[in-house]
Formats: sequence, C-alpha cells, structure tokens
Amino acid sequence: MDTTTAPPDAKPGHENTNALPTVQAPPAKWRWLTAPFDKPAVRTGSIVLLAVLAVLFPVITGDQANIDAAGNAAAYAALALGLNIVVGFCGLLDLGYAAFFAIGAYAYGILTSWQITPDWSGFWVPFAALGLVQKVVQNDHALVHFTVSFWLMLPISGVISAFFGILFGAPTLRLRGDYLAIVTLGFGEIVPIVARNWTGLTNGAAGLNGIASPTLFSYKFGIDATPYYYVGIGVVAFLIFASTRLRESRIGRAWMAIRDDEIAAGAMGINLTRFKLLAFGLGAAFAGMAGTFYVAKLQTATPDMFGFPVSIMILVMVVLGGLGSVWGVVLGAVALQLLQSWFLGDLTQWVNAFGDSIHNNYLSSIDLTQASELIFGIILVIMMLYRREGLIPANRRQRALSFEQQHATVQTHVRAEDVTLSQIGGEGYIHEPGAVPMLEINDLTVRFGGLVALNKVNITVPAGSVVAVIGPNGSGKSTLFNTITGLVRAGEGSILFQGNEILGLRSDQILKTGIARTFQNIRLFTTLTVAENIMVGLHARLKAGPFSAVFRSPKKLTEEAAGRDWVIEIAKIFGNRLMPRLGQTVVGLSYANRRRVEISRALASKPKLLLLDEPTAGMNTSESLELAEQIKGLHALGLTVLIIEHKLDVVTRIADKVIVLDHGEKLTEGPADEVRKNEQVLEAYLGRGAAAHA
Ligand SMILES: Nc1ncnc2c1ncn2[C@@H]1O[C@H](COP(=O)(O)OP(=O)(O)OP(=O)(O)O)[C@@H](O)[C@H]1O
Repeated sequence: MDTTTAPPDAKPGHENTNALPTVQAPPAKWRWLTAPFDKPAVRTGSIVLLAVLAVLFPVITGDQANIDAAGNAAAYAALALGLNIVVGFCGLLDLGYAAFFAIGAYAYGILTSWQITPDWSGFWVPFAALGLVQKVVQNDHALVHFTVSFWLMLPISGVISAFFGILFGAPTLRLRGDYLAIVTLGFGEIVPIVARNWTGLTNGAAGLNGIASPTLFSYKFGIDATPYYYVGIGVVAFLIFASTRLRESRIGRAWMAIRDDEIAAGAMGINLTRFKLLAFGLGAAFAGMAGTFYVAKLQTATPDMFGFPVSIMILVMVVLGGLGSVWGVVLGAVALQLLQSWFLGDLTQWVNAFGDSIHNNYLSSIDLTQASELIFGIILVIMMLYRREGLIPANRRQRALSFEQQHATVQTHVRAEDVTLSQIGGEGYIHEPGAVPMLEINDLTVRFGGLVALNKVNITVPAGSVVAVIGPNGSGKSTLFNTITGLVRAGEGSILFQGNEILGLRSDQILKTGIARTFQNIRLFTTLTVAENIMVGLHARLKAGPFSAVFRSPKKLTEEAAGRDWVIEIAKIFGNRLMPRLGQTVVGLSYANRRRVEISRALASKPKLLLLDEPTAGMNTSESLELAEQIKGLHALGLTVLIIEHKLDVVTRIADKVIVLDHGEKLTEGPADEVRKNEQVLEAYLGRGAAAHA
C-alpha cells in the first residue's frame, strides 16, 4: 500500500508526517472521456458548439415530429434540472415531484382555456384593460374569458409552484431518506387526485382542452413545433445557467453541506429549514415553468400526465445523468425522452417485423413503447451496477499535486507567534480582563431517558482564556459541547454566552452569536473540496441570496472574493499541509489533515469562542504539539478556546484552566498541574487501586 495515502477510514495515529498524501487518481477507465473537458477553453468551446447545434437542429432535421420530440425533451430537461436542485444538490429524496409540474401546467391551462368563465361585471374591467381577460357574450350572457399571456404565466407559474413547494416542503423538513420519500410520494399522488376530482376547476379526468397557444409579436405558435422548440431550449439554457450559478454560490455550498452532513451544516450556521425550503421552492418553480411550457405546447392537460410514473421518470433522468451534475441531468433527460419517443417506436417496428418473419404472434404484436417503465427500471439497475455516479458525474476534478508538492518537506508554523490572522473574531474581539465571562454555564442538567449525562454542571470560561475539559469516556464531555451548540436539549440550567442566554437557540443561531465547534468524529462535507468546506464555515457571514447568486451582483462577487482570501489566510495557519490541497475533495485527505480542515472551517466563521472536541485525536505526538502551538497562537490573537482533550501534555501546554468531568458531574477544576495531581482525578481516570500507586 502507498504509505503516503491515508484511506478515508484510516485509523488515527498512523500518519507519515514526512510525506504528503497523494491525490486520489480519478478512475482511469473513464479518464479519456472527461480529460479534455478539464481545459476551460474546451468546455467553453463545447458549450458554444452545443448551442449552435441546438439552434440549427430544426433546420438540420426539417422533420416536425423530431422537432416536437426535442421540444418535449426540453420540458423534461427543465424538470430534471429542478429535481436536481432538490435531490442532487440538497439530498432530499422527492418522489412526488410531478405534482409541481401539474400545478404549473394547470395554472396556465385554467387561466387560458374556457374552463372557468365567471359572469362579467365591473370588477373585471381593469383586468380587461391589462389584457388578462376578455368580455365574451354567449346567448345574450356576458362572461369572462381568461387570456393571460404565456410569457406572463411562465414566471407566475414558477411562483405558484414554488409557493406549493414551500407549503408541501414545510411539514416534511424533519424527515430524511425513506420517510421523506414516502411523504413526498403522498403529495405527488394528492395533486393528480385533486385534478381528477375538482371537475369545476380542472374538468376532471377529461382534462382541460383548448388551452391557448403562445403568441409572440402577433405571431401565433399554433401547432407548429419549431417555435415551441426554441422556447424550450431558451428555458433550459436559462435553467442551466441558474443551476450552475447557484451551485457555485453560498447557496449551493449550503445545499451540498446539508446533503453531506446535516448536523455539521447546522453547526456551521446554515439555517436548515430555510435552505431546504429554498431547494423545495426553487425545484418546484422550475417544474412549474416546465408545466406551463408543456401544456402550452400540447394545448391540453389531463391528470394522467402528472402521475407517479412521471415523478419516477424524472428521477431516473437525474440518476442516469448524475445526481448533482447540471449537464449530466440535461443529458439524462434528453437521452430518456428521445429513447421513449424515437427509439422505442423504431425498436417496436423492428421487433414486430422480426416476429412477422418468424411467424411469432407475440413478437408481431408487442408494443415496447408501453414497456417504457420496465426499460427505465433496467437502465437504473445497469447504472447502479456499473456507473453509480451517472453519465456525467458531479464529482469535482481533483487538482493533482505536482511532484514538488508531493515531496515537499512539511513546513508548518510550529511557533505560536507565527499564527497571524487579519480579522479573526471581528470587532470587540480582544477582551478586557474582568469583563463578562465568555461562557457561563449554571446548573446544566441533561438527561437521555433515565441516564443523567450531565448533572447540575457549573462552568465558567473567562474571555480570552483556554479552558480544557477532561474526563473518562462517557463522563459527558461531548454532551456538554452538544448542549452548548444546540444539538442536544438541556433539561435544566442556563448557558450564558457573553451574558446572553443561548439555551434553546438552534445550532445555526448559536454559531451566529460567535460559537464554532469541531466534532469528535470529524464531520466534514465529504463531496466538497477543502476550500469549499472552509468556505461553508463562512456561510453565516456572507449575505448573497438566490438572485445575486444567479446574476452575480458586484456585491456578491466582492463578498466571494473576500471569502476566498479569508480561506487562504486560515489555511496558511497549517503551512503547506492544507495549502496545496485546497482544490481537493476532503475524502482523499489524511485523518490529521481532515482534523485541520475541520478546525479551519470553524475558524472561518470568525468565532469568539472555539470549541474543539479532541482535536489531536489521530495525530502523532509531534503533530499534536504542533497543533497545540497553533491553538496557542490563536489564543494569543484573542480567541477564547474550550477544548476537550485526552492528551495531558497538550492540555498542560495550552490550558489556563482544566475542568474534570466524571459521570456527568464536575469533579474539580484548576490549573493543569494541580488537576494532574488531584487524587479524585487519578481515581476517576485510573481507578482507586491504580491511583494509590500513581
Ligand atoms: N444521544 C444520546 N442518547 C442516549 N445517550 C447518550 C446520547 N449521547 C450521549 N449519551 C450517553 O451520555 C453519556 C455521556 O456521553 P458523552 O458522549 O457526552 O461522553 P464523553 O465524555 O464525551 O465520552 P467519550 O470521551 O467517550 O466521547 C454516555 O453514557 C453516553 O452513552
């Protein structure tokens, strides 16, 4: 085995400090296919070529049926891009996605067909002036005919579907995996049932007919497939653009962080509710727009067009293309849609002809277009067996380390004085002695059923100090951290941070007050790069919303650039251990480097109080002492640190005060040297007999 590469599940303590971990090579089997696209010029060129081909396609084919099929493929590509936000980016398995497709479709259908025609009154006059309705007279009776423009309805349908996306998403937010899938499946069933039974609004199973076709500068699209095709590719181009921009923004990082590790995402300041709802809402908005486009093209809408098989088909498109991969899902959608509309028809004719030639009635009459779901199932199985990451994987390219980087001597700051950060903690960071304690915990009690994990614990962390918490396994140290950071609810007591109660706040709110943490069992975002992981730590300090993420407002660009500088500044604390790896995904890192990334991520949030849960676990002695120096350096800059640590030489080196927990109670506290000699502490750690001999 290559000793320089620590596998993702490497056991602590076996890192070779003199060599840097090598980069995980991408699978060679597919490298020839993707390698050319590593070059930005090739990528840009391919996109331009694709755009030119897409524009020229109707001229090249000249066949209305082909153009029509390509228009349908565009609708499905829009749907796949929307579902990709929910499932691919945010990791929320939605099996009822076609519901939002239906909502967008019916919104346009109802507002442009003759389905509802209320009596005409003065109320409708302003709407008529805006061109949204027309007065029609039937049998001497004045009625309202809705004539909302397709171009207006396209964004409005997006908004309506987004509203329902948020409405449906809200109650399901606590659920994940199978449970979320089942609930969304239910929603997906409800919408077509409502459409089937609310006959007054939807015309029931017979569906809406006579849906208006779009008009552009008095040119009526009618049944000509070509204009629909161009609208379709325009919509898809915009959605590709929006998806790509979102993925590369603060919002995309937050979604992917939630997908990779929800607990860590919350602890890094991501408001889980808001970002999951945003994913649901935006995904639904894409579906709503696709629905409007689709029924405008077909000029009819029936409940059967939006059932469960459609949701599954869109999901298969996303999986086939590559979960989280923008271009992948477009390819998946186009491939499956064309397979359905072209290939299965042709295949049916070939099989029928073959059946005729061998006089086999079964083969002569088989219709493979009816077996599309079976064929989708087979495709899924094949993908799961041979290419789980999809046709165009979303996984980032690993920037390979150069030979020099691979073999460079590790240069780290081993002296506390070398740790310099320009802005850690922000304003009011250096604390006056005697000021309000940074953290004051009073009578904190935490129970897990009958087990009392913390019992009336009182702890004070003075501002600008380093306080270590030690204690045997199961003594309640991690529970203390989890309670401070809002991951575990306390039964009684209070936790004051700079004099303000934080008990009861969510973990993201606690981060925003200025408390950041690391985890005992390293919780990094495994599909993100080192730099992106650290950037997620900065999430709460950045402001960009979806609009500025998509349109890259100057403010957003400045914010991101400053964020990237900040990431580099933090990574520099660890010398060349992290710097050459900023572009690598964290799964390829050694155990010790992953700990360093986690500390960097916490520092990125500019905390006032840093909670480190066994930061040196998995590091050898020299690395542990190196980290101790780095913590001392941060402390010298004014950072207050609360650290859980088993290695007493590290504790002695950095802690102003040591708190000992045992069986959920505070045993003692004091300077490290005193605590080390305390008999109760020796007993708790070593047992009574052993303590007597110590
Ligand atoms: N979510 C939970 N549900 C039930 N019991 C829990 C939970 N979390 C912790 N405990 C229990 O609470 C007690 C304290 O656990 P905790 O993880 O805080 O100890 P610790 O001092 O951090 O131990 P270690 O050093 O082994 O991590 C243990 O008995 C543990 O089994």
